[in-house]
Order: sequence, then structure tokens, then C-alpha cells
Amino acid sequence: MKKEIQVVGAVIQSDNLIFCAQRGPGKSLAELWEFPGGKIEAGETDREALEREIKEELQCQIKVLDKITTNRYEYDFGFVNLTTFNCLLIDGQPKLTEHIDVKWLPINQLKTLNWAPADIPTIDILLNEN
Ligand SMILES: Nc1nc2c([nH]c(=O)n2[C@H]2C[C@H](O)[C@@H](COP(=O)(O)OP(=O)(O)OP(=O)(O)O)O2)c(=O)[nH]1
Repeated sequence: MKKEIQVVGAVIQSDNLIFCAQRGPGKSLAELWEFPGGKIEAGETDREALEREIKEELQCQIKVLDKITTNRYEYDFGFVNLTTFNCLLIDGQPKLTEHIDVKWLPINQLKTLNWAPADIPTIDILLNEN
């Protein structure tokens, strides 16, 4: 049986631009673009996990707003259950620590990047809302 992996991702919007992050080499889904975030740990809510991951990865603080969607996607290494949230930056600017590149893009240009496939439904919702 493949494992179920619970993941949260932050859709950080500022001045009508969305923060996009490119995964590094040598890990799963290497070099694909994603919303920053990561795996939920035992005892955490999804929102707590997201705030923690953003502090760790981007060294800034976000406010987690409304949930966008949950999507389950089957990769070779397991099923990722990705839940995304609209978020606002409330302290600091995102710093690149483990990602290899970042971009701020308007919603209508998000599909110019090569996204992790679990992220596509979130992007489609953003496109349909705008
Ligand atoms: N953070 C994040 N992960 C995503 C997204 N879309 C997507 O399929 N994933 C996958 C990639 C990873 O397999 C998992 C998130 O775990 P993680 O961010 O802690 O991954 P990691 O690279 O530290 O660890 P690993 O998967 O290499 O073991 O979910 C996304 O938008 N954001």
C-alpha cells in the first residue's frame, strides 16, 4: 500500500502577485514549482503546520486565511493530499533557503511554470476566480 502524505501549501498573495517556489535537486519532484509549505506533523493543525513551515523555509511570518482546496494526487512515492490556503505576509519578506528559485507572478502567468501536478487544481481555482 502506498503511504498517504498530508501536505499544506501557502498561496501568498501580495500586490496581486503570487509567490511561487522551485524545489531543489536531489529530492522528490526535483525542480518542479510549488507553493511553499510541507508535511503536517503529528499533533499539528493544518494551519499551524503551514505557519511553522513558512517560518522554517522562508524565514518570514504569514497569516493563514481561507482554505482554497484539497487535492489528492498519486505519485510513485505515495499519495499527496495537498491542502492550499490563501495567505498574507505579515512580517518580513520570504528568504530563499531551500528552494532554488522564486518568482512573484500574476495569476494569469502561473501556468508558464512547470508545477508539481498536485498543485494544478489550486491554480485552476485561482484562474477561475479572477
Ligand atoms: N510543500 C509543497 N509540497 C508539495 C506541493 N505539491 C506537491 O506535490 N508537494 C509534495 C512534495 C513532497 O513530496 C511533499 C511535501 O513534503 P515536503 O515539502 O516536506 O518535502 P521535502 O522535499 O522536504 O521531502 P521529500 O518529499 O523529499 O521527502 O508534497 C506544494 O505545493 N508544496
